[in-house]
Amino acid sequence: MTNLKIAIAGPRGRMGREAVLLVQETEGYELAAVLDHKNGGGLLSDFDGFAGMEVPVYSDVQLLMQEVHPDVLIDLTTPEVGMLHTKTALEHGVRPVVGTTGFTKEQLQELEELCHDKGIGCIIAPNFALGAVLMMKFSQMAGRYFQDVEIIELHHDQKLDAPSGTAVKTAEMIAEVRETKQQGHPEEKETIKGARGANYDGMHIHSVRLPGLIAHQQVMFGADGQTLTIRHDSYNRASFMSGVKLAVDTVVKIDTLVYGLENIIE
Ligand SMILES: NC(=O)C1=CN([C@@H]2O[C@H](COP(=O)(O)OP(=O)(O)OC[C@H]3O[C@@H](n4cnc5c(N)ncnc54)[C@H](OP(=O)(O)O)[C@@H]3O)[C@@H](O)[C@H]2O)C=CC1
Ligand SMILES: O=C(O)C1=N[C@H](C(=O)O)C[C@H](O)C1
Repeated sequence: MTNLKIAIAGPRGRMGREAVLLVQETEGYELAAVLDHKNGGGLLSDFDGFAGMEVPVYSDVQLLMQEVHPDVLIDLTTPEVGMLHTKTALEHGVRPVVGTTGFTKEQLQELEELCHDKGIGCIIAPNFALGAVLMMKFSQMAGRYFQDVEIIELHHDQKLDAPSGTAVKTAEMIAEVRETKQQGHPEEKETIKGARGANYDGMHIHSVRLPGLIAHQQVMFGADGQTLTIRHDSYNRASFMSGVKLAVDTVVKIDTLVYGLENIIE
């Protein structure tokens, strides 16, 4: 059997480095190229922490797709360029696995249509940690019974997007089953702007950013005389890698866009 040729966008990033290790260590995977906007032309081994990795580095996504034509592109960059990378991959018949967060509903729709036109799969996972996926599913279950919910996501202070992709996905999943309600007192007023967080369909989302944190989320439900708290913690970025592997193994077998690992873990 031939190896699965994989390219990684953002290899020097916090997640990208873990993904490089995953691909290097997985039997049947081959790291065919990496995409690095600052360092096209050399080899991955030129950078700190990648000794012995003689993998070509591209700075141009088009060129990478044309010359390498990998089976899968794993994108772990930023929402601005992640969209361009994902679209370019699909246009070249390359299947994207996207961990990058911050895509809009319209962008997801556009990618879904592109997958349909090309007849190939793409997986966009706001959170690859299987425990986090379960936390979202359990929260959705609870949302059937509790209308009042506050989502508190906590991340390291280098994170660019707020709220996190996980918090947005959690709110979307709860909204699918929860009867819409504007929470809190109808005459509630913020004396400091932002005190009640972001509002999604009447639910509130609070984003905490602190050095020392990695990725954490707590979903709190309240009803008369009781609260229910569902919490997940990622203490390192290796926690995301089994989900990345599941997504890579799955994306080569599907021909549609999948948004969220909860759609493939059953
Ligand atoms: N789905 C999941 O489970 C998870 C998703 N994430 C998401 O993954 C993404 C990356 O996170 P993280 O690794 O922490 O972030 P980092 O900032 O550590 O890494 C991002 C990488 O993208 C690179 N990059 C920036 N701009 C470009 C560009 N124009 N073209 C190509 N590469 C570029 C950066 O390079 P440089 O620094 O040189 O600019 C950097 O190497 C984020 O969107 C984050 O929310 C994170 C953790 C888990
Ligand atoms: O930037 C991060 O670190 C993370 N981003 C993802 C998100 O926005 O939900 C996943 C995880 O929470 C870590």
